[in-house]
Amino acid sequence: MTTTIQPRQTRVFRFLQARYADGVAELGYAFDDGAPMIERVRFPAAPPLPLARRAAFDAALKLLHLIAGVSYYKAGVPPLIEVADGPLDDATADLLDALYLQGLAEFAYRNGLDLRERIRFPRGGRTAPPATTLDLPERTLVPLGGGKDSLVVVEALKAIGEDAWATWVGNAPLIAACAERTGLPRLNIERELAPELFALNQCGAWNGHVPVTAVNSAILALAAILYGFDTVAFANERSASAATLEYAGQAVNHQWSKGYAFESMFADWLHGHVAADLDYGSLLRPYAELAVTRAFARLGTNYFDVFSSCNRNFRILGPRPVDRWCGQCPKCHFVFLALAPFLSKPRLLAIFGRNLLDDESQAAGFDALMEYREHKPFECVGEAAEARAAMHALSQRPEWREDALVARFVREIAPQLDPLTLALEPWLLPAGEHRVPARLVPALKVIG
Ligand SMILES: CC(=O)N[C@H]1[C@@H](OP(=O)(O)OP(=O)(O)OC[C@H]2O[C@@H](n3ccc(=O)[nH]c3=O)[C@H](O)[C@@H]2O)O[C@H](CO)[C@@H](O)[C@@H]1O[C@H](C)C(=O)N[C@@H](C)C(=O)N[C@@H](CCC(=O)O)C(=O)O
Ligand SMILES: Nc1ncnc2c1ncn2[C@@H]1O[C@H](COP(=O)(O)OP(=O)(O)OP(=O)(O)O)[C@@H](O)[C@H]1O
Repeated sequence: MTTTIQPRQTRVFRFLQARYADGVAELGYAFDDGAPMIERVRFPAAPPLPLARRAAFDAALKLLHLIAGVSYYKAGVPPLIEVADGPLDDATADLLDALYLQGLAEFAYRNGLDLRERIRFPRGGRTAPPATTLDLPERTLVPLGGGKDSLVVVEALKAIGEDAWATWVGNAPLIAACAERTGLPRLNIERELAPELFALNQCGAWNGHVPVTAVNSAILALAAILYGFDTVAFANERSASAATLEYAGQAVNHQWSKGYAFESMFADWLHGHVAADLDYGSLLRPYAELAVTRAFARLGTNYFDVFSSCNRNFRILGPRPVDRWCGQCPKCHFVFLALAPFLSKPRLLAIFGRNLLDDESQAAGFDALMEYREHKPFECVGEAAEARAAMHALSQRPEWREDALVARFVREIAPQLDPLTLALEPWLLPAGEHRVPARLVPALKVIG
């Protein structure tokens, strides 16, 4: 394509064709009459597709095409959306409208855009008959993100003897190292963004956060049909459903596609359009972040020297931290704070290589986690009340209470808080709805 296109002045975003052959899915997009941008997803050692699964595969491929388009759509956010295959049935249009609007809410807020009048997928297409059961093999794909959450899921599924495979999208060496450490069979799916997107970024495209968990979910649903798995078990905690902030009457949640609303819509769509026996859900849904860090402290010892939750490790283009934890970002702050009540102090300091809570220069970062003078950061962190409860717990422990930021909490912040809201224990209890399939429910007991 010519790089003379001005992405912010485009009129229409077009979904071109999606194709699959020999283990490679090609997803085509364009602005106006510009040249196609092709994203490629590569499935290693892809088996031939059984005839009985072909319709399911086509439906899952179509959904992946529609969902992965969010990375390209956001570059221009033009007022029109066109789909080459014609209008979508209402359930599909509802899912896509919700995903683009809510999943791009942070992007819109930070760029000062209002997408409510723009995001309208073409609807009114024929509704296909409900998907049937495909007799998919009883086994589970466990997506890994390199961090603690998915490793808790791995260990919980191992404990109940589930036939689980560690899978990940992209080429992050850190995730590959975690996957190897699980001892499970591994499936690494490659994803290659269209290079034109980076060129658009260079010439003034809109840029910002995209609901990447939705993209990974759609890739894994397609993989489940291709390789034969009846379950995809994500590791999205209860806290992910909480909004980062409210703006102009709209909730803005950095983690929207990790939340329960997306999980429910996506899982129902798969049941209705792909296969009645393909289950998608999060095994961590009943748990707050602090319950997950407690579980990781107990179940994750095998991974302490390989895992990292610091998202800077997962950049495609930008620099990555030399030693896994940058120590400066909200994820590093939160994971340090949330693990501290459950690990011995020397162990935690060995993981991070430093004591973030004894460093005055990090005060603003921890304040934001507790929503003290700042709003919660746009990152995958727990609720502010959880962060305050963790800090309060540390302030009660001799080995922590002298550290600079814990002492500052006691001095400056705690006196403004209702002590009744600072208990750690309520955060450790499972609560709320979940969609964990019956076969995996015993794994919940392993987590806590
Ligand atoms: C790793 C990371 O956090 N990347 C975000 C960052 O990207 P950056 O520009 O610093 O570098 P790259 O990651 O190399 O990306 C280069 C550009 O490519 C585009 N892009 C990338 C991946 C993709 O799926 N779609 C894309 O369009 C984009 O234009 C990049 O600039 O900042 C970007 C802008 O704010 C973010 O979009 C990048 O976020 C990645 C998509 C990403 O993988 N982020 C996850 C770590 C993440 O945020 N996970 C959430 C899940 C929330 C959810 O609802 O899904 C979380 O952990 O909370
Ligand atoms: N590259 C990826 N491939 C497949 N799944 C991924 C990838 N990155 C993240 N995920 C999945 O998305 C979900 C949310 O990611 P998240 O970063 O919260 O989890 P995590 O890396 O396991 O833990 P942590 O919160 O410590 O970072 C998890 O189920 C995770 O496994």
